[in-house]
Amino acid sequence: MDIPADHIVESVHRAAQFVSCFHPSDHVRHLASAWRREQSPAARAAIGQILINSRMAAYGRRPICQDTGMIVVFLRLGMDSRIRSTLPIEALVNEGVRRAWADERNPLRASMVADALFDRRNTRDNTPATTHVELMPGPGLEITLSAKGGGSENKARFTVLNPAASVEDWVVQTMEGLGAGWCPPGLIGLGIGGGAEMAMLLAKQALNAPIDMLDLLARGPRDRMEEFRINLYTRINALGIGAQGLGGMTSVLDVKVATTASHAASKPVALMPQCAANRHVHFRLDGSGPADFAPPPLSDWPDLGPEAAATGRRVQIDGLTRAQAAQWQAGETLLLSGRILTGRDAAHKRLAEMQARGETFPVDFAGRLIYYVGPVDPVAGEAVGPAGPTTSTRMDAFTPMMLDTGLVGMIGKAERGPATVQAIAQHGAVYLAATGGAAYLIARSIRAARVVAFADLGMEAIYEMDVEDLPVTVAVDARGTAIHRTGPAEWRQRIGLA
Ligand SMILES: O=C(O)C[C@H](O)C(=O)O
Repeated sequence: MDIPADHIVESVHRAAQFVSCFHPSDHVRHLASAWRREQSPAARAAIGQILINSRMAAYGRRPICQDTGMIVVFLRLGMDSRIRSTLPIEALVNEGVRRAWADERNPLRASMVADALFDRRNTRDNTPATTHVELMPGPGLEITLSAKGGGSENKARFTVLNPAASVEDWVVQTMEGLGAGWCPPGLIGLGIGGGAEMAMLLAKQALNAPIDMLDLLARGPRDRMEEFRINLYTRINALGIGAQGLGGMTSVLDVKVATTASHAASKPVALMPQCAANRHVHFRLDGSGPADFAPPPLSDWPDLGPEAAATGRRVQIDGLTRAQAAQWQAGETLLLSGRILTGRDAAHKRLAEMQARGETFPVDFAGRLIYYVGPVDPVAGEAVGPAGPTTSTRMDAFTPMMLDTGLVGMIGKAERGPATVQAIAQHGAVYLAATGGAAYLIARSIRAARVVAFADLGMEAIYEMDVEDLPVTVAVDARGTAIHRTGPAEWRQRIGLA
């Protein structure tokens, strides 16, 4: 059985487009159950936003998350089949990615930079993908495609334990120190065994397995592996990290595990988090044509009712002063209206280089809020495409420089380091958290967006955005109270007492 090259290219295009808009239904089911059970108001509100966002993305056929991901493709080629192509298989996959990213009906965000070490220049078409090929007996080509967000990929961890050491303990300890940059609630994939590279690969593959923790919990474990997964699920959730690290009952929806043999001297363990934007699809090509993907019915998404709508104190941010922002309390929800600036990794790095050369910044940050975001380009009718927050922790090193400009505050996701929290308090500034994984919903609050500096950085340029009722939580207030510290501590204790 021959498989024409274009079947692969077109299937990758369609699959990448499909996963950008549709959460797998097992993910939605587990998320909805977590929302129903959640008793932490902040975490419940965040899960509610992620669920509403998910439904809106499916309905609007727009990306679930502004980080439309790094494409990872696992191909299993039947040894009775032949791929009719003069190009390497990686080139076919990359061409599919290029087509997906250039699709005008739903443009995606180009997030890949080449090379990673020096130039870090955006490739503008999201290539290259990561392609893994295996051979299997029989005919056909099995493909699993996932779009992996950078924030969760950054939290991949690896160790080689002594053979007698407890994997469970290592995973729980690692999760405790992982922070919220991976956008919980999500999944944890574990790869155990092999050498270093095999363990990592297994962990990533494990994330593509169906989510079935609710079924396991309902019927009880049937074997040692199910018992191991339930123990980990229970112990990780008992840490109280909660949605977005705000403190709550669900940090992981499931723990997926893949194992293989290992050397007698070692027990390699790879831990791979999957963020709230869990995106993957599996399909098979048999030479009869490119794969087709049927959108799931909208009835897959629960109706959360008016309870899930963001409420909070309305705040006008034009002309904002630090004295006004100092009135905001950690944990409070605000609905921001007015003009914000944006900037993320590359823009901050460039600003730091300008400062080192004694140059004036192209934008005045005094009295402003900066939003750490790299949005998706808009389609007709949108001011901006999906535009959720990126991980603020990466901007910590630049924060003293930014606070010295007179900046009032920052908007992003996940915790800030202790030195940054201290710097925020010393300046009487604030840090506000938006919900990671609610990018399309957040974009509905953005009425206009224009690039004001560093246009060559693409999605990493500095924009000015007009926002109306942008929902944020005060994550570090002007006194240095940090909810990413207090929230998990409180919920860990509550869960422990339950
Ligand atoms: O790149 C982004 O927009 C987000 C990133 O995936 C992150 O979670 O920090």
